[in-house]
This record gives sequence, C-alpha cells and structure tokens, in this order.
Amino acid sequence: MIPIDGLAVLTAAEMRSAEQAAMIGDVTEASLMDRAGAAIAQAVARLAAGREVLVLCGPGNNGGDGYIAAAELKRRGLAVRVAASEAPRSDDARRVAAFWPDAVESLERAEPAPVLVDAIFGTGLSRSPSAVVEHALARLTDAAWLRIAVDLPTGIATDTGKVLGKTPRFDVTLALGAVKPSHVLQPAASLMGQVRLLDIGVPTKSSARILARPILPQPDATSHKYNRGMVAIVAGSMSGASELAALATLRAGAGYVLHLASGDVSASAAPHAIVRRNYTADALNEDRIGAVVIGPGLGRNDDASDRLEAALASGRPLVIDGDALRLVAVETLAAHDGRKILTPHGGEFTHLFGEVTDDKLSATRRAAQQSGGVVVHKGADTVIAAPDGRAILCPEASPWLSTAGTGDVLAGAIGAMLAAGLEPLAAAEAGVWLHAQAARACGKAFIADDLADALSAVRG
Ligand SMILES: NC(=O)C1=CN([C@@H]2O[C@H](COP(=O)(O)OP(=O)(O)OC[C@H]3O[C@@H](n4cnc5c(N)ncnc54)[C@H](OP(=O)(O)O)[C@@H]3O)[C@@H](O)[C@H]2O)[C@H](O)CC1
Ligand SMILES: [K+]
Repeated sequence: MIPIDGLAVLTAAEMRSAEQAAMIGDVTEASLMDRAGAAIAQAVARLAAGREVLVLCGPGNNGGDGYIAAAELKRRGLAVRVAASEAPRSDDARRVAAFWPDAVESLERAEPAPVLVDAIFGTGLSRSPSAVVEHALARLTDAAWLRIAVDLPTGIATDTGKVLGKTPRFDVTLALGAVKPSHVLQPAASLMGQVRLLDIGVPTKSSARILARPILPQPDATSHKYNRGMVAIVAGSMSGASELAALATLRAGAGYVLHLASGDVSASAAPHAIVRRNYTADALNEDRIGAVVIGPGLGRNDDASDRLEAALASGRPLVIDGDALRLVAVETLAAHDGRKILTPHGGEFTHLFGEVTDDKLSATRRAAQQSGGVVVHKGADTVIAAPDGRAILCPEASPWLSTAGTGDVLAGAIGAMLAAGLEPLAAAEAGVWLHAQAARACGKAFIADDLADALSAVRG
C-alpha cells in the first residue's frame, strides 16, 4: 500500500494502454489480474486484522480481482465469504471465479461482515449501477466496521470525479496499477477515505501527477534580501486582503515584500517587515522585483483596471488572483508573453473560461493552454495545469481552508516561490504544498492570519 504523493495519474484509457504495453513476454492480462488479486489480499489481510471479510464481486475484471483476493484470503486462514451481483462476464473473471472454492451468495441476500470489500465495478463502469446493486451496497457498507474499495468505489466515473449513482463512503480505496483522476477530483474523492496504490508492475507514464513535497529554494551564505526574492503586492480598495498576501509572502520565505497601496500608507503598521509605499505604476519597474501579486483586495473600479494594466506591462512574473481575474480577459492573457500564474477559485474560473462541462482536469489544462499561464484551479481538489499540458492534482488538505482570506495567503505563498526563481509550474506546486501543510498544522477553525503565520514553521 503505497502513499500516492507524486505518483502518475492515468485516465481509464491511459491505464488500458499502459496495461497493453506491459503485456510482453509472459505478462498477460490474466497474470496482471493474478498480481492485482494477490496485492489486494495482502492489503485486506493487514487491514482486517483477523475479522471476517465479505467480498462483493461484479461481472467484469474488478469482480475478477475480488474472486482471486477472496480465494487468497481464505488460503491465509481468514473467514471470507463472496457475494456477487451477477455471474462473471469477462473471460478473465470467469477463469478466476473458478478459484473460489465455496458457494457464491446473492448480493441482495448476503449478511453483512465487519470488513466489506467492494469489487463490483471499477474502471469499466459505464452508467449508474442498478438500484438493486446500490441498495445492497448501502446496506452492507452501513453494517461494516471497515469498508475497502478495489480500484474505485462502485458508482464512480474514473476520469471526471463524478458520482454516477449513490456511492457510499469508504475508509480505504486501493488504486490498482495507477492513481486515476477520480481518486482526487471531487465529489468522488470525498467518498474514498485513504487512497493507497497497489503496484502490479505496470509501468506508468503521464503528464499528470499528484502533488508532491517540492524542493524549496533555500537561502545560503550568498543570500540577501533581494536575491531571496523581492515581491510587490499591488493593493486596492480592501487592503486587509493584500496585507494578508504580503504577510504570507514573507512567511513563505521572500526576502523583501513591497505593499503598494494608496491613501494612508502607515509605516508604523505591523508587521513592520512589510515595506509599505504609495502605489505608482513606476514602482513596478524596479528591476529587483521578482514577482508581482495582483488581485487580493484589488477591487474592480477604474483604478484597479489601471493597476492590472500596469502589472501586465511591467514585464515581471505575475500572480493574478481574486479581483484581477474578474477584470482581465483571456485574450489579454494570451497576448501577454511574460510568466504568469492564475489562481481562480471555481467562480472566477467559470467567469474567465466558461462552465466546466467535462471534468476539472481537462478544463484546467484547456484554460492554461488558452491563457498561456499556469492555472491553479482552486478547491478541495485543486488542479494545477501548465500550457504544455503538464498537470498536478492536489488531494484535499483540510476542509477548514474554506474560510475568508485563505486564497490571499495562497497567492502570497506562490508569489514568494516565483520571486525565488522557480519556474511557474514549480512555484505554483510549491505554494500549494506549503499552503496545504500550513492548513494541516493549524488544525481546526483557524483563520487566514494563522495560516499565513504557520507558513514559516512548515517552510522546511
Ligand atoms: N489497472 C490494471 O492494470 C488492472 C486492473 N484490473 C481490474 O480491472 C478493472 C476494470 O475491469 P473492466 O472489466 O474493464 O471493468 P469493471 O470490472 O469495472 O466492469 C465492467 C463490466 O461491468 C459492466 N458494466 C459497466 N457498468 C455497469 C452498470 N452500471 N451496471 C451493470 N454492468 C455494468 C460492463 O459491461 P457493459 O458492456 O454492459 O458496460 C462490463 O461487463 C479495474 O478497475 C481493476 O479492478 C485487472 O485486474 C487487471 C489489471
Ligand atoms: K470497486
């Protein structure tokens, strides 16, 4: 059972191609299923810790995995029963169903067991499961002490994060061969519990992967405040949001943060480490600025539009967030040839790029390609995509991030990484990773100020 950080993410079709490519020499579909079944049995045996196991098998190869695992668990001496929704239909499932030496119970009438293993449908699900299957699955998972899904819980579309029927909640999902988009995309991911990979020896390659611990820029003996990363935060009508972004930028490791606002630019405001100056378009032309963050608290008036225009014209690497995403047009972004990272939440994404009609991974990749920037499409399932198609899927860090100001903190953290010299995709990943770690460190009911402060401790 391998933690999924940094692993390749494959769609159902990509997984099928990877399986085909792996079938050379004595590796066949049947031997892959045998490996999958053995790996599942080993994982379930560890998790069940001697408790009785009920394996639910469907008609395809997901069910096939279930039959082999059940036979192996029985061979290991565990109390195991098998219930099926229907007879096996695929050749491989028929072959391995014969390994199960006992009677197969009917799914509708099966009695519950403390450990429930769902091998009804996996990546081959093409429509909602029948009401009979859904009802039995709900009844048996409700009564179980531990719920384990094989590859994917029954009822989940592999590539989109969509839940096609009424899928119950699982405690553990054992991804076979590779992580699939729905292991991270919502709402599916929220039903899976802990997701772990079972390696079945299929080499996987993909331009999409799971968020991983980044290599963060570190200061050394040659460092000074400017080469550590100088970040300009362009403020607007709500300076609380831009102040939060500025604080996060410093806490994420920037050497110098310039907060550019209008009106009362009080030098005595805390934290004193933020350098506060009056906004002028000229201030953005300072050569040492490594990144400009624009959007948190910017407002949407004429002043805000002028500042956005100046930021785009400055030639500095940009983090474009919040209100700036409401003011800018995709065509303007496409015509701008500098480095840029856009950080829309769902509403801002729809405003800029239109409704997501297929899935978040595909839509974010398209948005990155259209805008020419790295897009950080935020949410419980943040997806980061680069114009060249590389993508990073981020499992939910903490539901407590759903509070005002956390987006400003993220924009600041990403700005710090960009100014430190990371390329935009790496800067976005590092910022999202730091933000997630800080959220975990903060526990529950934290506020965005706590989150910004926590960045220092998790910076590593
Ligand atoms: N990752 C790997 O390398 C390996 C994965 N394995 C396992 O194989 C499954 C995928 O197997 P597959 O047979 O393609 O798919 P499923 O078992 O999920 O189900 C397909 C069958 O179910 C039918 N179907 C689909 N949706 C429904 C529905 N709503 N109701 C009833 N029946 C449905 C489908 O037939 P249709 O033509 O009617 O669509 C199929 O008969 C993967 O998840 C892994 O568990 C292998 O072990 C090898 C290695
Ligand atoms: K399943």
